[in-house]
Amino acid sequence: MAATARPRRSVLYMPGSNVRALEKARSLAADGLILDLEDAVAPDAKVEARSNVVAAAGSYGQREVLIRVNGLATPWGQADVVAACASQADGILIPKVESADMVRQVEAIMAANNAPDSMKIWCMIETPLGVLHVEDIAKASPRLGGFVMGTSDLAKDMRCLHTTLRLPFIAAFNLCVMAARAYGLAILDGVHLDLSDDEGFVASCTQGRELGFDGKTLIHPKTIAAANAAFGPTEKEVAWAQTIIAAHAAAEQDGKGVVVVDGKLIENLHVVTARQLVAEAEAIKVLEADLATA
Ligand SMILES: CC(C)(COP(=O)(O)OP(=O)(O)OC[C@H]1O[C@@H](n2cnc3c(N)ncnc32)[C@H](O)[C@@H]1OP(=O)(O)O)[C@@H](O)C(=O)NCCC(=O)NCCSC(=O)C[C@H](O)C(=O)O
Ligand SMILES: [Mg+2]
Repeated sequence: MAATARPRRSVLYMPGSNVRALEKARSLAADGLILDLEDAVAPDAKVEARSNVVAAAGSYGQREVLIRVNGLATPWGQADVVAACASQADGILIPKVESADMVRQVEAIMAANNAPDSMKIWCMIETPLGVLHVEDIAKASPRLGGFVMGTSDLAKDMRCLHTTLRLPFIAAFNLCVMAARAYGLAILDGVHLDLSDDEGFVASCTQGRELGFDGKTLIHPKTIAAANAAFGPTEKEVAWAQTIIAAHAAAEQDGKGVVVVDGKLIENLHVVTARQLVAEAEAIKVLEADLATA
């Protein structure tokens, strides 16, 4: 599956200490999973959680699996990265990244521990310094795979409020999406903490898609379907994409670079977006078929 078309509509966190959640995730329709060793795991459970996630990481079929390690400055971070290198995870997610150097330290540990070339580094952007340095972070390593917004930590450090429209985060969201797109990285929106607020959850997904995120990070399985619906292309969007791809190809055959379809001007740039959308829809079908056979 091409990295660019990899579905990331819904990416579910689960504590590495929760064996039932790690098992349950095998049957859940999330596009990706974050097996957490950091904030969701109590200090006394960190070592056991590490062996749980390393054992589980290869058991989720084609879904993308990230292991969120503890920071390197903690007593567990270094050993988490070393253990993750030997797992079948697709990537290592570093919390609270604030500089390119923090990425390079993890990159060096991965190289020293023979992590496969395909194993990516993902960064949580969740502090003011992380946001301010996001472009440096984006180009820190060829192993970079993407960013995850950590809006809970960011709100704490910014001393801002979690509001319905999320206006306090908009500048950070825009900067991080720009950096991700400029350097060909994926980017996921932060979590919605109020599990009783279905309407607010859907609104934040709609906003996240409008802002350019690939998908949303989640804390509970009951939110997976709504995230998949909000971030996935609709049948109508796929049909429109196929129509304009065909119409533009026909126009090119006639030596034209533009065409009008249903009153709308279609140029090559629209075809590029349409092709991405069709590729994503196809990748979703492949992933859903894989889940159905799990
Ligand atoms: C929030 C929870 C603690 C709730 O757990 P629970 O009380 O067990 O929920 P339910 O009884 O409603 O669960 C129903 C079934 O679903 C399974 N389940 C629940 N949550 C998950 C999950 N995350 N992954 C997989 N499976 C899950 C239960 O086992 C039940 O199944 P069954 O046994 O068949 O009945 C819990 O949802 C939870 O722990 N969520 C994840 C919390 C977490 O990981 N937090 C850290 C990441 S968020 C973060 O750090 C943000 C970021 O860093 C920032 O700064 O913004
Ligand atoms: Mg956090």
